[in-house]
Amino acid sequence: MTTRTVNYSANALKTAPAIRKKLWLAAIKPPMYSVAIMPIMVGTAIAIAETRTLQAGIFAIFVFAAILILAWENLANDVFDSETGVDVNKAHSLVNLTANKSLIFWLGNLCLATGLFGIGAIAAIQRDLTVVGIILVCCVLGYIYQGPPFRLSFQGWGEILCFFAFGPLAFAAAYYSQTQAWSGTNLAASTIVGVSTSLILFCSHFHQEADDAAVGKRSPIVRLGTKRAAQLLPWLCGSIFALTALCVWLGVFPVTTLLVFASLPIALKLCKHVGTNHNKPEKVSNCKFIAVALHFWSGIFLGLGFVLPQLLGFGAVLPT
Ligand SMILES: C/C(=C\COP(=O)(O)OP(=O)(O)O)CCC[C@H](C)CCC[C@H](C)CCCC(C)C
Ligand SMILES: O=C(O)C1=CC(=O)c2ccccc2C1=O
Repeated sequence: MTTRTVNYSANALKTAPAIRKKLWLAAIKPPMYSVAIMPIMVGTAIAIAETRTLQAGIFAIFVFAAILILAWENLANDVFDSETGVDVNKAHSLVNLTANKSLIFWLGNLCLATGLFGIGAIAAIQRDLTVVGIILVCCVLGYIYQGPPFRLSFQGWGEILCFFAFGPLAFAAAYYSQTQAWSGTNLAASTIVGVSTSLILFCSHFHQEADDAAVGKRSPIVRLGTKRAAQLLPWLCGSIFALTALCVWLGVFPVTTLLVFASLPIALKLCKHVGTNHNKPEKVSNCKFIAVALHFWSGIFLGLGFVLPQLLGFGAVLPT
């Protein structure tokens, strides 16, 4: 690893404990872990709706493993970003907070190894390596997003990689871990959660436009400019609701999945906030958390929409 000299340690040690606590929380990003859990939850909900069985042990191992794999992704992100200069103004980078890149690097690797061990356990229980293969592809996407020599985030590919990792791939793995089969309904649902996850990454780049541009990171916000990116946002948010309505209309989803529309006010809040503040970094910086809320609630309502007919004792669980 090459080291670019970014030394926050002296300042960080002097920082007041309350501020340090806030920085640590921002560095660990607890709300972000819902992005790892959601594909497993919704993919499993669809498997329950279609097969009327739940393999609770496999579900629990998968959730635990997904959290650890996302922890690796985030720890590795702080390590790799410390080498490019893109995190030079990021006080809540774990590398900047600890001033110990090697510790964060190995902690990340430990999370990855433990997470993959969990996925391996699922494969051993099922005597089938399919889930391991799919999750390894997710990890490769996670690596090429940020690691050398690829660093595809610098070319603005992050949102596309994110869509496939947290959408079709993670959903396929979650559904397959429950059923050892594939499902078109699951694939359709994966596109909705894939879009809402990529939306988080898209929103996280608004306030970083200047820093990113300065080090040559051409995120979609740098490429489009904040104004055009803000104008694109309603279309991206709208696709979550349009895809859900289309799948219900086509008979791929049960009508109860229209519950997703209960998250429409969060989408409107996000578009309004970004529309007004897209070029004010200090104001727009919280839009990522509105996007996390949209992802969380639209995902919960989507998953609930699949199992609700069964919970309410309706006849057919999915349209025939
Ligand atoms: C680390 C990620 C974003 C941070 O991006 P950025 O460097 O711009 O942000 P900071 O300024 O905060 O440093 C997320 C990247 C996601 C990646 C494209 C795909 C990750 C795949 C996961 C490893 C897959 C996990 C699947 C799980 C459900 C089993
Ligand atoms: O730190 C971040 O900004 C993100 C971390 C992360 O793990 C993630 C995962 C999926 C979509 C977006 C993001 C982030 O934005």
